[in-house]
Amino acid sequence: MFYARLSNRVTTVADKAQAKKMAYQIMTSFDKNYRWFSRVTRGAQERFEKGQWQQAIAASKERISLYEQSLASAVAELYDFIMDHQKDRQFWELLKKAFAELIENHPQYELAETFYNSVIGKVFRHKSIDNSIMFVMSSRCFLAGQDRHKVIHSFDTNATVREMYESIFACYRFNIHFEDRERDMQQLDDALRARLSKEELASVTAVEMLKPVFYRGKAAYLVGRICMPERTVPFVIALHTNENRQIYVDALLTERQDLSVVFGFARSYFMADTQYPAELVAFLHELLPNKKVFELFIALGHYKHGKTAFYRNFLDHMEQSDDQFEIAPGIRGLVMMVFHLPSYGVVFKIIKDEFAESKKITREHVIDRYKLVKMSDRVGRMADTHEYVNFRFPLDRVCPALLEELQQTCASSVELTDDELIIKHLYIEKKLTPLNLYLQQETDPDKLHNAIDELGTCIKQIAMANIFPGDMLHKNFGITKHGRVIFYDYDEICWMDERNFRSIPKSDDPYALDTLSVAPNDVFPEQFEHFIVGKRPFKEMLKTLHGDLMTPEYWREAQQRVSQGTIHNFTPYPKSRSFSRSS
Ligand SMILES: Nc1ncnc2c1ncn2[C@@H]1O[C@H](COP(=O)(O)OP(=O)(O)OP(=O)(O)O)[C@@H](O)[C@H]1O
Repeated sequence: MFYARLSNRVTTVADKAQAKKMAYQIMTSFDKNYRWFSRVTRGAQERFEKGQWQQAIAASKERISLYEQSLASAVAELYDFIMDHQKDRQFWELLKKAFAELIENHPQYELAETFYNSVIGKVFRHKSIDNSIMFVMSSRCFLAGQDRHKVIHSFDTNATVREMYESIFACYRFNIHFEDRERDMQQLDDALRARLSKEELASVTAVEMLKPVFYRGKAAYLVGRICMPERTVPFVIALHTNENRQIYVDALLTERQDLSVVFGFARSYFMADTQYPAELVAFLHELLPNKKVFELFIALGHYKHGKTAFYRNFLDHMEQSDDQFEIAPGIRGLVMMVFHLPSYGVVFKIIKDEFAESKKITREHVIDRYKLVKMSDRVGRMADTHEYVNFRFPLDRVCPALLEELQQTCASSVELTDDELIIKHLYIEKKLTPLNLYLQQETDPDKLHNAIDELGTCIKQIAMANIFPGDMLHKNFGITKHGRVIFYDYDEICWMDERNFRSIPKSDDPYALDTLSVAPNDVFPEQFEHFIVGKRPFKEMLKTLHGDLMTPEYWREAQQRVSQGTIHNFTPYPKSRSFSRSS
C-alpha cells in the first residue's frame, strides 16, 4: 500500500478541516448521483403509461452507466486534494471518520459508503481493501424496520376483500384508465379466495404493500404481503397495458417461488423509486428469505452496492466455511477459467491469457461482450455478472490443482503473496448446474423434457431480445433450481443484424457443400441440430419442441421483428398465472 510507506505524523486542525471539506464533497457527489438515479427511476411510471418501451430500454442503460460517470466527476473534483494527501495514511483514516459522521443520519448511508469506497478504490487503483480507510464493513449495523412506515402502506383488512382491493387501487394511482376495472377487481377477488381458505382469510391482520411501484419491461408490480398470525404470504399484483394505453391486472402472485423468479438474477433491474433502499431491501428479504441481500440491492439497480454487500457476505461465508476453491464442474471453457467454492452459490470467471485457435477474439472483445450483456435486457435468460478488480482469496483455501491451472492459463491476471491469491480481474456470476451435466445426471423424463423445452425457449427469447447467442452448444447454458435454463457464455454473442441467416442449397451433388462460398457472418440454422445438444434422444426432442429454431426462416423473421423495434413482454411468471391473456 503506497500510502503506508510514509511515517505517520500528528494530524493538525488543518487536516481535520480539509478532511471534512473533502468528505462533504464526496457526499455531495453521492447525493447528486442518487438524485440522477432517482430521476431516471421516477420516469418509469410515465414510460409505462405511455408505452415508451424503447425509452425504457434507454433509461435502463442510462441508469447503469450513470454510476461510473458520477464517480469519474467525483474523483476529478477531488483531484487537487488527493494530490496533497495521497501519501498520508492518517489523512485517509481521518477522511473516512469525517465521512462516517456526515452520513450518520443519511437515508441512503449504506449506498453512500459504497460510493465512498468507489472513490477511494479509484484513488488507490483498487490496490488495497482496507477497512481503516474504506467501508469494507459498514460503519453501523442496519436496523431493519426503523423506517418501515416510510416504505410500506398498510391496508385495513377488516372489511371485505373487495374493499381492500378498492383501497389499494385508490392508493396506487395511474394516469391512464383501466381496460375493465370491474373485471380486474373480480378476478383479483376470486384469485385470493381461491388461494386462501375462509379461515385464513378471516385471520388476515393486514396487507402490507411497498410504496414504490416496481417497473420493469412492459410490466408494473405492486409488491407486498398478506399478514396472518402464523405466517405471511407474498402478495404481488402484476399490471400490464394494452395497445389502447389502458391498464389491466394480469396476475396475482402469492407463491414465494413465483416471486423468486420475478426477482431473478437474469433480468433487468427494477425501477422502484425510494429514498430508503435498505429498508425496501429488508422488507423484500422477509418476503424472499432465500435471496441474499446483495441480490436484492442488485435487483433494484444498486448493483455497485450489491457488490459491496456481496463482498461482505463472501467474507462472512469464508469465516463460516472451510472448504477449498476448486475448478468448476463441467467442461473447461476455451476463453474463461471458471472456479467455485462448493459451499457457496457463485462462480468466479477469469479471462484466460490465450484462447484456443478456434476463438478468433481478443481479451477486449470478451470484456466488451460481458458489458453488452450487462447493459442489455437479459430477459430472464442471461446471467448477470459483476466485475471485480484485485479480488483476494486466502491462499490456504485454494486447492493446488486450481492454483496450478490458474498459473498456467491466467498468469497475467494472477498475483500471489505469502498468504493470498489476488485475481486482478474477474467476474462473479450466480452458480447454476451446467446443462450438459444436468442432462447426463437427471433421470426424471419430465424434468429432462422441461430442460430441453427450456433450452429452446431460452435461445428464442435471447433472439427476441436482439442478441444472437453465437455458440449455442448446451454446455453454455445452466439450469436453476426452478428448472429455468439460462445462458452464460457471452464471448460469441452479437446483435441479430450482424448475422446473415442462410439456407443450405438443395443439391443432389454431394460436393456442392464443399464449394459453397461462406462469409464470416453467415450462419446456417439447418445445421444447428448438430450443434445444440449431442445425444440423439435430446436432439429429437429439441427438434420436436423447437424445430423452427433449425430453419433460416425463423431467424430471419426474428431478425426482422427486432429491426422493426418490436419489444416483447417477457413475463417472468408462468402463463397459467395470467388472468386473461399472454401478451
Ligand atoms: N454460472 C455458472 N454456473 C456454473 N458453472 C458455470 C457457470 N459459468 C460457467 N460455468 C462452467 O464453466 C464452463 C466454462 O464457462 P464459459 O462457458 O463461460 O467459458 P467459455 O470459455 O466462454 O466457454 P467456451 O469455450 O464455450 O467459449 C462452463 O461450461 C461451465 O461448466
